[in-house]
Amino acid sequence: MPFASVKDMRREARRRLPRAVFDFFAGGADDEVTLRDNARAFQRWALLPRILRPCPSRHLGVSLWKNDAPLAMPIVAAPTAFHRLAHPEGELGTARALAQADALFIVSMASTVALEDIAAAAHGAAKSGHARLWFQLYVQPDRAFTARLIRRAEAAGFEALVITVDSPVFGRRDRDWRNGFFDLPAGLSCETLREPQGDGQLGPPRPIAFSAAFSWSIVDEVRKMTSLPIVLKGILHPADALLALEHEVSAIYISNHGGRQLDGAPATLDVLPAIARVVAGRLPILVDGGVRRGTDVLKALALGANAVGVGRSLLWGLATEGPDGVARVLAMLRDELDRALAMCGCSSLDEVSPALVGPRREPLK
Ligand SMILES: Cc1cc2nc3c(=O)[nH]c(=O)nc-3n(C[C@H](O)[C@H](O)[C@H](O)COP(=O)(O)O)c2cc1C
Ligand SMILES: CC(C)CC(=O)C(=O)O
Repeated sequence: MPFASVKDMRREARRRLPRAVFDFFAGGADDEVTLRDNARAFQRWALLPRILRPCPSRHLGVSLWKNDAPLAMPIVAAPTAFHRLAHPEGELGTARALAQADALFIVSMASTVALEDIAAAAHGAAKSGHARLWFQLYVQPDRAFTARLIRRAEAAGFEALVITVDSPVFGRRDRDWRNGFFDLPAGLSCETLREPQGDGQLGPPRPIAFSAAFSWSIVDEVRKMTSLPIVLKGILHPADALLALEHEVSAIYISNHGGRQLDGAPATLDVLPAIARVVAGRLPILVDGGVRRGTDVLKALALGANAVGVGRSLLWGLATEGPDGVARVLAMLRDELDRALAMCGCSSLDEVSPALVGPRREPLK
């Protein structure tokens, strides 16, 4: 059956993946209220198209920072763990597909392929020879280990660090409890978390530690470890966006971890306008959660995002067709965004503004 949409890819991924793996990818915390609300929030907004505005071709490129090479499109791969659960090529396949599309890959620290191998695959596949890669980090209580990870990411050509700050403890996911899914199956592990031992051989992967003891000082600490731009992922409150500004981060990443951490947290699209208001263009804003269509991307851009992260949608592509599936999902979303821009009379993302959206009275069923 041909795939018309991300929804079709999800259906096929569900058919192919073992139940526990599908549930790990698809699931959220507790009652999954936030998980569902992320996607529903897009239906609470309507697009308000403008007519007869010439836009024979649309420019989807976006620059997040001054003097930074633009991204080919405002759709980026949110960091997601364990790609080899979805497909044997794992993050290598994802990296190649994203690099070929000139799309940014935010690589999870919990990757099932080592970050150096991911970077090599991405740079080898990029048409320019230089892929766009950021590294997602859970700061570890062992700061020396954290610093070594950052140095490896720098050496491999990653261009920014994304510190995930929504996980002082790990969210409790009912589906994983029911399925008894608490660890990677034999043969797979978090390869980035291995380090050379005294004998030069790689040691076992270090477990990821979460810490509820962290404060804003970790941002300042990490800054001393690197000259890479720092992006804070997991911001939901305008007051925290202002604190992020004070701590001189380079971008704000609005996320509730795809509904996998605090159930009952708001849908990301619902907090975006208030955060965009206080940030007032001083920093780029990324947002993720529930993006399944190019029109979702357009709504997020209209409400103040500069780029939009996509998590599960790409995993469904990877599970269904490997790297080709990742490429297919990206192409679908890109094409849908391009069409939506044309139908709204916009020839570039600069023309996308809050005037393009209005509230819808009833969420669609
Ligand atoms: C299977 C899975 C694994 C994830 N792993 C990570 C991770 O390692 N680090 C992180 O910061 N976020 C992680 N996330 C959260 C994503 O970065 C992102 O916030 C979320 O997937 C966005 O929602 P969406 O899946 O609806 O697009 C994960 C999400 C999923 C679904
Ligand atoms: C391995 C986990 C740390 C990955 C994660 O962030 C998640 O499952 O949401």
